[in-house]
Amino acid sequence: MPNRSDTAVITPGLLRDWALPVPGGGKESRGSVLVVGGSRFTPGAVLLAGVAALRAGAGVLRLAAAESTAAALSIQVPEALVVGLPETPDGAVGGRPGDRLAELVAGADVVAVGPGLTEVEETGVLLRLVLDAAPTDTPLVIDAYALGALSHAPDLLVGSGRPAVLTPNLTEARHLLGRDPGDDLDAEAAELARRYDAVVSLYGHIATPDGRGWREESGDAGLGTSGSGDVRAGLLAGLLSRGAEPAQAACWAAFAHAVSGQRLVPRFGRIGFLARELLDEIPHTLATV
Ligand SMILES: NC(=O)C1=CN([C@@H]2O[C@H](COP(=O)(O)OP(=O)(O)OC[C@H]3O[C@@H](n4cnc5c(N)ncnc54)[C@H](O)[C@@H]3O)[C@@H](O)[C@H]2O)[C@@H](O)CC1
Ligand SMILES: Nc1ncnc2c1ncn2[C@@H]1O[C@H](COP(=O)(O)OP(=O)(O)O)[C@@H](O)[C@H]1O
Repeated sequence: MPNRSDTAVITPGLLRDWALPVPGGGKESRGSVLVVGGSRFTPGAVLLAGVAALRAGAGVLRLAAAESTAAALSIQVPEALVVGLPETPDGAVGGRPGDRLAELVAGADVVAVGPGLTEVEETGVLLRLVLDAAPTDTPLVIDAYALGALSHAPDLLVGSGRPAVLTPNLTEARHLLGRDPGDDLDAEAAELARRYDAVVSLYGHIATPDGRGWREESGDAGLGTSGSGDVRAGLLAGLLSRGAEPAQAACWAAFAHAVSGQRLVPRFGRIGFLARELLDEIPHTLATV
């Protein structure tokens, strides 16, 4: 199992040697990202993830969120096509959203599922729909409640060969591990990657199922702010959409998330900047690697 001594620190030099595909052509060449999430009370998570995907360079954005929020979301994010999903009486996204979502999933180049979802059973049904509808080579980002749902069905990705990245926070890692994470997050990320057969990005610690590992060391406390994880999941989806492979996208996203936070420190101090303020920093952060 990799530990601190054999994971590589993510530096600009490491990323320059692992350059993202060079953009060329129209928006289709940088792919379409679909974000599936957003309960009646958390549409902002989908907004943050979706805009982060565009800021990371994705060509086309589609959002699927609770239907009562779709009109407002479409005005807040005029760059996106927004599709409403059925809701439970409590405002959670219902797990049986029908053929329209399946069509969107089938047509997406990358699907990010989870930001803003709020009910683990319904999310489990939704996650299975995404896995059934997405071609097996469509990269997935699995975040937030979709990770809770995955913890109830841990074999969903195993052996599928599907490119997938899991982006747990520490609470989600606890559900996935079935215990509290220990102090060695390199080792915990590696265990999750092996167990779930997917690339894992855990608090800046990245691991692959075949035992490779990296860590991002420039992130600071200001990144621990509501919606920050949604930004990071969307950033990752945008990089996958540009053609990065999963471990590469996870390393670039961890670095870009952390450095975007650093760039806000002169204006706001170490803490107190907002997740949405990270969004505008992303393109410049990526461009200056
Ligand atoms: N702007 C917004 O609308 C924001 C929305 N957010 C979203 O709000 C939702 C709730 O986030 P919280 O941090 O309050 O979530 P909770 O504190 O309720 O749960 C944290 C995580 O634990 C897991 N979990 C919860 N119950 C579980 C169960 N019974 N079995 C297995 N796993 C379980 C889920 O994966 C969940 O993401 C998330 O989808 C998140 O994306 C937050 O990211 C903050 C910003
Ligand atoms: N104190 C910190 N130091 C370094 N990075 C942090 C810190 N707090 C949060 N982050 C980074 O921000 C990400 C999102 O923060 P977190 O609040 O855990 O996520 P979420 O929005 O998913 O609940 C983390 O995965 C981690 O990469």
